[in-house]
Amino acid sequence: MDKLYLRGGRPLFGEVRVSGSKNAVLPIIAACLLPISPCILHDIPDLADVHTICLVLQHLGARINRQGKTLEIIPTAKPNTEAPYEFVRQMRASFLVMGPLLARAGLADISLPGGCAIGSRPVDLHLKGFHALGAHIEHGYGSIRVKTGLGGLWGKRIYLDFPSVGATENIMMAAVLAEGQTIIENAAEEPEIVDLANFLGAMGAKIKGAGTKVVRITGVRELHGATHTVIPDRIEAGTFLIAGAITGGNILVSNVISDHVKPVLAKLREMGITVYEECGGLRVIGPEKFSAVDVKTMPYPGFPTDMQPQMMALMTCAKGTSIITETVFENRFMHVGELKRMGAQIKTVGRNAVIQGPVKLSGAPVKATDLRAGAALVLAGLCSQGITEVSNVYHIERGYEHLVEKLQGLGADIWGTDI
Ligand SMILES: CC(=O)N[C@H]1[C@@H](OP(=O)(O)OP(=O)(O)OC[C@H]2O[C@@H](n3ccc(=O)[nH]c3=O)[C@H](O)[C@@H]2O)O[C@H](CO)[C@@H](O)[C@@H]1O
Ligand SMILES: C=C(OP(=O)(O)O)C(=O)O
Repeated sequence: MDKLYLRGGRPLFGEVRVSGSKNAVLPIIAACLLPISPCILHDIPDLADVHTICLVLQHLGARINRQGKTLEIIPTAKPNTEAPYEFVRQMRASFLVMGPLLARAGLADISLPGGCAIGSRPVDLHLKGFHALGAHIEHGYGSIRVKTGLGGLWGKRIYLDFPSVGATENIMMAAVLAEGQTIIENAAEEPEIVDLANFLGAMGAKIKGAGTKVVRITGVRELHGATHTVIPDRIEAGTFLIAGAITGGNILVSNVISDHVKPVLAKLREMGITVYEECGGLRVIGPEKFSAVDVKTMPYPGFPTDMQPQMMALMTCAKGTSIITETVFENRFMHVGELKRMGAQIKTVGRNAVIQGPVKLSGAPVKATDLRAGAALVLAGLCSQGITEVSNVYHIERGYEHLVEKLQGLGADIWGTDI
């Protein structure tokens, strides 16, 4: 899809089902390089990022069959060990094949992901972990080559300077086949880590403490294939909750684990928005008026950085002054300029954004600068006067399955065009 168009001002009604989680499924697909037999994965969303990670696995030698929302991944005994820039530049999460390749093949040569719109996003913590497990690390021409020494990987105690989601996942996947016990301290606690650990456990891995700050992995000789259903996408769920609230609608968001969206629910309620659990989902009722709130993004269980742009869109319609402090990524305010083009009153100072509301947003041509920035513009468009035109829709397609159809199903006046 090239561009999205929205005619705002319609309250949303009805029910929307949340898809499988993008951020859970990407490491889980990478983990399918580890076992000696095939894996079956259910509730796999139809997303650009999922297609990319599947291409990476196929390039590495795995065979993949897709039937609807189910994937069968058949690993190869001798994987290719190189993931070139052509894949990694499309999606940073391609770097997550490094841990599984290192564990399974003793070698991985992966292009460096480089920075992106939201920050520089280094991979030093991933490499620090692999080094601690005994891997040699060589920096090549735009790529990193990691190799096990004689005797393979050895379990170690690894302290992460920051609870990085990707580093925790990559190190966990390398450690499952290492000799002895690995302890990751200050590990990320995100639900996606728990989902990956559950999948690895189903393959025969021994992991304790996933979802807490200390993860203990006892290496095993080999892993076998497993069947797994991916958790619902908590960021997509949060985005739809805001869509209901910002339009003054009344919608049921189904297939959501309410515990995973707790920090978002807390802020919505603080703003005076009604959200409650109802059989199989969360109902949100958007009041005519709601109040400003302050939000600080933090690693889980704090408020997710991946919901910050969407929350900012909501804050433009809240009465009073809201402040957002972005602590996870150093450059995640690219949507501010675009929201201001729609009439939002926002000032940024360093990692803080001050949002003055309520304003009546008006439709404008705007550009999605990254995935969640794009989602924020769609939300703003849903409550704007006139027509909003969103370009660079490919960012949104990385992480929202059938967004146009889902919003149309709730009564939104939204449509897309192809080039
Ligand atoms: C595919 C996926 O799951 N993506 C999510 C994952 O990204 P990702 O795994 O890349 O995010 P991290 O948790 O690793 O990054 C958090 C912070 O740590 C820094 N850092 C990270 C690794 C490292 O080696 N060195 C370092 O300094 C990053 O630059 C960033 O400032 O978690 C982020 C934080 O919740 C989410 O926004 C992303 O949607
Ligand atoms: C930042 C995100 O994803 P990624 O880490 O894949 O860039 C996101 O999902 O908002």
